[in-house]
Amino acid sequence: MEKAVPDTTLKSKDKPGEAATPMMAQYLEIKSANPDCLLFYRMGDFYELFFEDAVRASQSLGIMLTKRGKHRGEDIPMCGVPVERANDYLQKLIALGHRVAVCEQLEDPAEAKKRGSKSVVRRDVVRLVTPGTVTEEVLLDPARPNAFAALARARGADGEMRYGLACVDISTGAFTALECAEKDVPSELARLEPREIVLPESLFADDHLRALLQACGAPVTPLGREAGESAAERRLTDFYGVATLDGLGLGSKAEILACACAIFYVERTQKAERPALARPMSQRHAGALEMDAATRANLEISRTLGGEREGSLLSVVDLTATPAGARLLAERIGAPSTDREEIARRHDAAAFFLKHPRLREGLRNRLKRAPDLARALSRLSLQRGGPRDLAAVGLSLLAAREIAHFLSDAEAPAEIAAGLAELSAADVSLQLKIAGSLVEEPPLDRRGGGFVRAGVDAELDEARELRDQSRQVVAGLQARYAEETLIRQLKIKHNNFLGFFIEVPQAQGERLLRAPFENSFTHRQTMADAMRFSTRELVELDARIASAGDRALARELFLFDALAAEILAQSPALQRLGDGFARLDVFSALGELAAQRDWRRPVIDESLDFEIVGGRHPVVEASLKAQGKIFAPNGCELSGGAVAVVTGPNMAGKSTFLRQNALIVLLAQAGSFVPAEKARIGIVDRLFSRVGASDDLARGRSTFMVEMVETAAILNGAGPRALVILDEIGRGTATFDGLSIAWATIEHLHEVNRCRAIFATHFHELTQLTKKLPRLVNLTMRVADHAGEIVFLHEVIKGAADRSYGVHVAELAGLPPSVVARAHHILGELEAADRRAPVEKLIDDLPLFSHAATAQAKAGDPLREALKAIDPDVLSPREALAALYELKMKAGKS
Ligand SMILES: Nc1ncnc2c1ncn2[C@@H]1O[C@H](COP(=O)(O)OP(=O)(O)OP(=O)(O)O)[C@@H](O)[C@H]1O
Repeated sequence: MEKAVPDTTLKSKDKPGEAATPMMAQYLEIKSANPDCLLFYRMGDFYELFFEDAVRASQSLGIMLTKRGKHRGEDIPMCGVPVERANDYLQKLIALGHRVAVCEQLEDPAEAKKRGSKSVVRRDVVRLVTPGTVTEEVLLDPARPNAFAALARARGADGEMRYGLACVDISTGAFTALECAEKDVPSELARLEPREIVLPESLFADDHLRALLQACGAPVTPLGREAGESAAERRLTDFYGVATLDGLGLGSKAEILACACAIFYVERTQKAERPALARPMSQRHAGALEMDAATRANLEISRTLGGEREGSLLSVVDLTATPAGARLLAERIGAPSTDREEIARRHDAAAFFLKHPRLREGLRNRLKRAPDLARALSRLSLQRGGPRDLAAVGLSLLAAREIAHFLSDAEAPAEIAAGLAELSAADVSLQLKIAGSLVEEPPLDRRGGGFVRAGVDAELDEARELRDQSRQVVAGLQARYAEETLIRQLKIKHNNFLGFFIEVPQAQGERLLRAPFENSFTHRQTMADAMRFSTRELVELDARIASAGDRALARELFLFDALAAEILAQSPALQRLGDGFARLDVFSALGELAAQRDWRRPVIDESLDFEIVGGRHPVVEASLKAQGKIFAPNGCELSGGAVAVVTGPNMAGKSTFLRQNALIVLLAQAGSFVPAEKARIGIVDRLFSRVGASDDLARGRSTFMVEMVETAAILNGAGPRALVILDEIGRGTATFDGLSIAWATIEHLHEVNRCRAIFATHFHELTQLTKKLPRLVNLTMRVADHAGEIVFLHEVIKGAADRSYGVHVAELAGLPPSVVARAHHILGELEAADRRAPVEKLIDDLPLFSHAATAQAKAGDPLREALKAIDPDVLSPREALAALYELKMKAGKS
């Protein structure tokens, strides 16, 4: 990402301050405390960057690199960004994975001067801006959480190493924690999709772990020793102001360490400000369907394999009306429930909104007008909020009341009633106060003032009146001076340097330097075509206006803080209100989805069945529809742990069929209706989805080795409640290797895992396995052959494909006719040879995958076990001899 840059970093022998100007000494000291960040060093209206930071930032931002003074005899590279536009630049830098330390001036330059003419303005870093901790609206994607994850490691009660994973979204205050084994860390991270991962230095030093984390795609940052274990508990109790950790409900040491590490990072990045973080919620018993990182990627849930949101499952099923609703829906689809009752309650809620279109529409229209409460609250708690955030709270309270009233007569099911109860608790007096205090359309930034309504505060009104009256006086003065001097073009203007001044064209200006004007008009500046003057009256007026303006602004900022404090005192209730909005949004959006697309309510039970009638792939269907084409629905029956082997030509729709069944499970258990005429699903607790290596290779993502590692994870991990989708596993190697692996995999799924599975393959030989495996079914894609013209009907039927049509697809793809003809010929020869020595015969000859052998493999070899149990360091010579005899005896038996 970064190009090589000249080595202008601080050398260790560069003691801060050595042979540097006082300002550079200050810079070097602050920079050495923040070596891993680009330092935005405030100088007046600019943030300046120096040395290597300047080189990197100028490259990343495409801004000019200049120089300022010398350090150790060399020019100091410098670039700068205007404070007003800092957010735009920050956005770019964050997107590129940079971290930025924002260093502000902490006093007025005039104050510094009082300490002596050489003193430097006091400065310090007030905040670190990093990808996982931003809160500003322009830096955030409204529909996605913006979280960072903190990882820690501790030995569990059973002596095994366990990992704690804490996830904090400062922009909404959400905080969750969980404990897992190392092997599950990547899948949990894939679910959480953090923008950044932090961990103690000791873990960062573990090469294996670091590689595992870096594969997740988010930047990984080690934290200093202070983030370590020693102060973990105190850090948490201090942050939440509680005496002990008991009330926080964090179960394990690993979770506690991870949460403490997260708090450390929050404090480190936010400095003096304290965000309103919810208490960490342990997800131990959350009961979510497990999916590993490869499955998530493969099912293209939140992003396509190419990394785009467009074309992902979420992009076609997200009809939510608010950003908070979009975030909650993404969370639910990313972690569907395995609790039958909870799923049923969610379906009840979606069904209610499907049945009542008027209520659904009315609610959605009102939600669309409600602002993003969680993010506004978070900015206010970090002192980063503006007048619009105050207004957002007021509008949210108003919307809550309106919605509660609108739905008050409806006989809503439990989940909706719970959301409504949160909304009806909205504080009317706070809402009225906010609405009464702010102007109709308040500005984004509070620093310019102008957001408090007239009539709210007598002191503010008075200061404003003085300021505004004086402005009228300025207008009067301008008219008078113009008349007195007979200069029609005379104007009174204002800038930060001169304050108010009189400007006249150059030619006329000369006159003001002479009698009778030279005593009353004082010359200030000569420009290319104008001259500037002031008068005593104007200077006095300037001071009066400035002080009235300052007083008005100070008073407004005071009122802002008072209102913000009043709001923050209610933040737990307001956060619940935000949750209520998000839940109602998700339910009504799911109702809308079911209505728009004719989706049906699935039946979820405790069986091991799987029965889909007329199922569709939501994304492929949507894209076909956009082209005016129709999706051919397909059913799927895997009840009682059946394994379906799907054969059929390329491009006939196998992959689509496989994935649509996985997506239907995912949607159903997330609480949505599904794209099918009918669906009955015995709860799935783990979902696996894999594509053979060569498909992925095209995208440069995978190798055969990765495919095998992933297949191993499935065969070792899938229990009876799992659903396994395997798309052409084994095709990334030589035919016989691939066939053998595919064959053994199917047998293992059927005999050992005994889970529901769909296996698409090009190895037609495998369809013969039904002879031996009773729960195996063969499915194929129907192909119509109209007088030599082959048409793929995309219809899944029982049976095996009689041929693969690969050569036909090659012809469609435009291979030269001579190559196609030659391929037909070779195919004929090969098929004839195969008839002489068919692989199918092997199916009859080879014994079935032995369950007993698996059991033995799992139990291990007794000789090896006995050997492992011996500790030679503690054996006497006699005991050693006895052990040797025993081993010999065991060897004789096995
Ligand atoms: N049920 C369906 N109804 C209509 N069109 C479909 C259906 N399923 C798939 N298609 C169309 O066929 C195209 C190919 O589908 P898919 O990628 O699933 O085929 P495949 O058999 O897995 O091919 P390959 O073996 O080459 O990967 C899709 O992009 C889609 O346009």
